[in-house]
Amino acid sequence: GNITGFQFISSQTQSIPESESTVPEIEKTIPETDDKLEENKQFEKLLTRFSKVQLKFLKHLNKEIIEVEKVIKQREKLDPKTRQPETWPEPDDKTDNHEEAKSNEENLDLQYFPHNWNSLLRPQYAYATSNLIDLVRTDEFIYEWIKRNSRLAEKDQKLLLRYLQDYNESSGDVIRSLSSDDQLSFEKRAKAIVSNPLSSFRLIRRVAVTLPEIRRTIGNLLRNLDYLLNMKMLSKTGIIQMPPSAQDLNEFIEALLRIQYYNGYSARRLSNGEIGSFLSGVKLSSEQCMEIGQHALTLGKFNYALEWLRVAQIKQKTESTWSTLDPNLLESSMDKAIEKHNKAWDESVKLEPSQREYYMYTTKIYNSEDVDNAISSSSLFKEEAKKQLGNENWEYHIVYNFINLCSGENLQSNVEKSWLFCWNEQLKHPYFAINPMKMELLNENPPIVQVYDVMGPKLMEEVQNFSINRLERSYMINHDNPGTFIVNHDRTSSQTWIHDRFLDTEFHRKLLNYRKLVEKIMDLEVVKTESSESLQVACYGTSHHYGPHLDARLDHRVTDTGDYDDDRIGTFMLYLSSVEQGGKTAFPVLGIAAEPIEGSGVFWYNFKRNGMVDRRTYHGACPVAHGIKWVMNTWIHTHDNFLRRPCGLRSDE
Ligand SMILES: O=C(O)CCC(=O)C(=O)O
Ligand SMILES: [Fe+2]
Repeated sequence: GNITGFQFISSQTQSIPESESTVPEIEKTIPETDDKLEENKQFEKLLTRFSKVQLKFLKHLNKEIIEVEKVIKQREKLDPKTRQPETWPEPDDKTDNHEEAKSNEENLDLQYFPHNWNSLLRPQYAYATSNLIDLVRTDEFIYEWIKRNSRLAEKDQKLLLRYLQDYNESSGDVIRSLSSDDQLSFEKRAKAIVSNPLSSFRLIRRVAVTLPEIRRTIGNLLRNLDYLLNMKMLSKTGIIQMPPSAQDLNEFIEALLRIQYYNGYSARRLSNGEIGSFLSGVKLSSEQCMEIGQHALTLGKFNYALEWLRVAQIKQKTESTWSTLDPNLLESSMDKAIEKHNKAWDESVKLEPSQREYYMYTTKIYNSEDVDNAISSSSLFKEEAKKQLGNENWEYHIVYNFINLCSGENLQSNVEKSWLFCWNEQLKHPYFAINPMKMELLNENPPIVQVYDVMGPKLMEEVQNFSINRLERSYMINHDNPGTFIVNHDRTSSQTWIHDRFLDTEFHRKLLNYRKLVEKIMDLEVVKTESSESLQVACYGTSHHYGPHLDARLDHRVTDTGDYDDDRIGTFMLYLSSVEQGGKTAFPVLGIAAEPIEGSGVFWYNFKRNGMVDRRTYHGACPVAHGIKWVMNTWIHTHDNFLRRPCGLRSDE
């Protein structure tokens, strides 16, 4: 049987203790935590199907895993002051058992290695930051293994070096930009790599494309690595995780295009490592730019297809000889993109302006140089939308002003700005007399307020650690089919809920105190069970966003049956982290955006005093461009609070 890919398993792996110099029994490495019991059972069942020869081989693989992991561990243990990040320890010849592995390999009946785990679980590399962090761990393993074994490839060594070089130019570069202390911690390395959309793209691409390319030429050598990856993961957790595929890469290309679209980044700057004003050393090659352009074309995003292919052309001219780009392919891709763009342009121009295709240029393109000065159609929509600022009816202008805000504009008029101020809140509650809250008015009517230093760094970290293994893909209420939920591209974050608000653990007690503080700041009932929802924690990795929406569930709080329905009267949204670029909370009707600043919260009412939903509070989360954004929502409900917030003097207030 052929192994065409490897399968591996999600993290939470305890690494094998450094002191363990003998080969451990495979069974011993099975984790014993309760929540893994079911998976362990399955793994044990798998083991009973191996013959003695097979088990011997598996033990050999296990030994090699330990050797490679030792190298990775050594990296972490080096004295930070003397450490040279680019030159990691050279492999020790004596530990190389390749020949032995080869002979054992022949005796192994491959049928027991499940080839296709797809039906079990497909990790969401483009949507789940934790899956991407798992991939960083695997990538480090592959890197060290190739380094140890590269000379075995003889004439095909160059092929293996491609993997190493790609690693060094992307993940390696990110790691070298960290402080020497942070370089030694896997957590810090992984966080920095997955925060960066460019190193994330290259990480997924390396494992999804470069590794299989190598496998096609020198499959025999890599087969051993495939076994190792299988074993390493199988023996540690039992959660089976698929490696990234072309589909994951395409999903991540969509993610890159989303960052570009909402944040207004040009392909040229992005490919040179400029993520907004964050300057990353990670760049994209002409070949990688071409791939992005090709996929953009498949998606019908014609202007992005042309823009990326054009960048690929320009880069190709200056790229050194190791470039693997096929110039003929690039040329034909460009021709195809121009043709498709112009065809769509002809179709589009027949339509009403508001119906027109917006992923194109305002003029036709006749040769690739035209792309340099072309204007995208969406920029016209963006300008049009500004004229409709303040219009609270759901239309295209809400989405385009959302994009305007995400690209860094502030659309408030000078008069509106003149109403804004900051203050130390001392009066709302006696508690604030000794501990005033730092408040900033972001918008006057309706009031949107940002309050600073609401939670300290330690508790924020605890909330993140509590949540990270509980995250699931965010969903939304399906308005077409009440009572059901949907997952789509409008909301790509992950989330979890912290229930049990009165649970008597130190962690839950701290969060109860946090609720009490929110109660004082908002001057609303928050603590009682019916007064507010469980705390919702959401995590946005790079590219993840949440399109403009209202937090209130109902347009009218009086239902068809005449009942007065409960709803979210107010939102208190806490930022549990800061991000380097993107990730603002934008209010497209009001023309403002709040900056994610860790420890600060933003709050507002979702209803007017007359009981109607306040549609001026449309808001959304801009895609994170660089960083990992964490927020915690407290949604405060109407029932316990309607006496707290009396009607105004006018019926439309
Ligand atoms: O994360 C943000 O900036 C906004 C989140 C939000 O609007 C929500 O979760 O309802
Ligand atoms: Fe919201």
